[in-house]
Amino acid sequence: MKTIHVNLSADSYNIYIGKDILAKVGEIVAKDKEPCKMLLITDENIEKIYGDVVAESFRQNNFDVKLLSLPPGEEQKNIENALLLYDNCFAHKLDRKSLIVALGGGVVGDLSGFIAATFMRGIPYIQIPTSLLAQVDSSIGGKVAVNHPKGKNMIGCFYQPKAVFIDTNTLSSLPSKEMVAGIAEVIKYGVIRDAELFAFMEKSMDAILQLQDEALLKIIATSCQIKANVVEQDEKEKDLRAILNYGHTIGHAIETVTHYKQYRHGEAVAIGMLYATKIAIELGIADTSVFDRQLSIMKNLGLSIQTGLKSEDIIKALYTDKKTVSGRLRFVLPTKIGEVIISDKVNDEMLYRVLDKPLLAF
Ligand SMILES: O=C(O)C(=O)C[C@@H](O)[C@H](O)[C@H](O)COP(=O)(O)O
Repeated sequence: MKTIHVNLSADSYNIYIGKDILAKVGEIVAKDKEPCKMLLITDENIEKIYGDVVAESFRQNNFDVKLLSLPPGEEQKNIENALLLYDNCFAHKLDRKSLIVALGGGVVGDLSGFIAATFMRGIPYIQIPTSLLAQVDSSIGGKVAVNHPKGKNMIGCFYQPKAVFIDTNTLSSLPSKEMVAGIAEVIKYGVIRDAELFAFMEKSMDAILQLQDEALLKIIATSCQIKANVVEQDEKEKDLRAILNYGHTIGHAIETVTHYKQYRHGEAVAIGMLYATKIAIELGIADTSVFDRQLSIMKNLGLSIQTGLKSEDIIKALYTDKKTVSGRLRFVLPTKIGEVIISDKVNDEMLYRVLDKPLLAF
């Protein structure tokens, strides 16, 4: 098992990555935590496959587990489900020493973390991400939230988990479209910080899609390490952390305009990365190879890269982005593979120019 430490003073924690971890989680947690009441939150699909093994692993270590599952899907990450989960915290008599465990993808992780952050002003929680996207991104760094009809993740806070357990075996039950959506976030890490990771993706995609152990460990551990480094330097997104939002400015707008129903998060981010690169090319800070290399991986993955959405609707939604300051949009733009800048030089006229053209027509 590989361990990556996220160093955040009193809020530090470990990310454990390996195979066959799920059945051992209870035992590992019990080394540092007295048995207590615990709410295990998952979704209906994940419950069927991994609910029992995880619940049992905690029960065998004397945790008093209540398991609760929600329907799957991004549209479930809402305030109504947060209220339902609070009701369950009361019903199971959780107190400040109790534990919330999130078992599932990004929706379960973000929502459960939000409940943990706010119930009784904060109780401990653990992330057990089962999708690639949650393993490389959303389970780490403590961004917890629910969506609002006006914008993605608009109601939330920063609240770090006590530990993250990544069992790469769970990827074998992940639908291929979810796997591909998760790979989009790994492409993101390559573009923002690691040209070598990006080159590895270009040459090893077959091994990744075949879930070969070495390739999976490489992309997951490298992504987690990059994220840990960035979060350690800027936990609350005062500046540097915004680079993790590459592709998300337009990605989130696409998700908002389509009411979180049409695109997986990673699919929207992939489109957002290509548009951000087009903007960088318009501004003269990147050359076309930066676009072509990303496009080539995305085509290889079968990612759909056209939206058919109105530029006007996307641009309107962009203004609720959390990086916007005093009404000025801030975009994360690549200068080359492995390096990005944050720019406030992108205006509506340029956005129309870029968004009005289908991505493949460039
Ligand atoms: O951890 C971060 O910081 C990120 O921006 C990572 C993103 O990939 C992730 O989707 C995040 O939840 C988006 O954050 P938001 O603040 O733009 O809602």
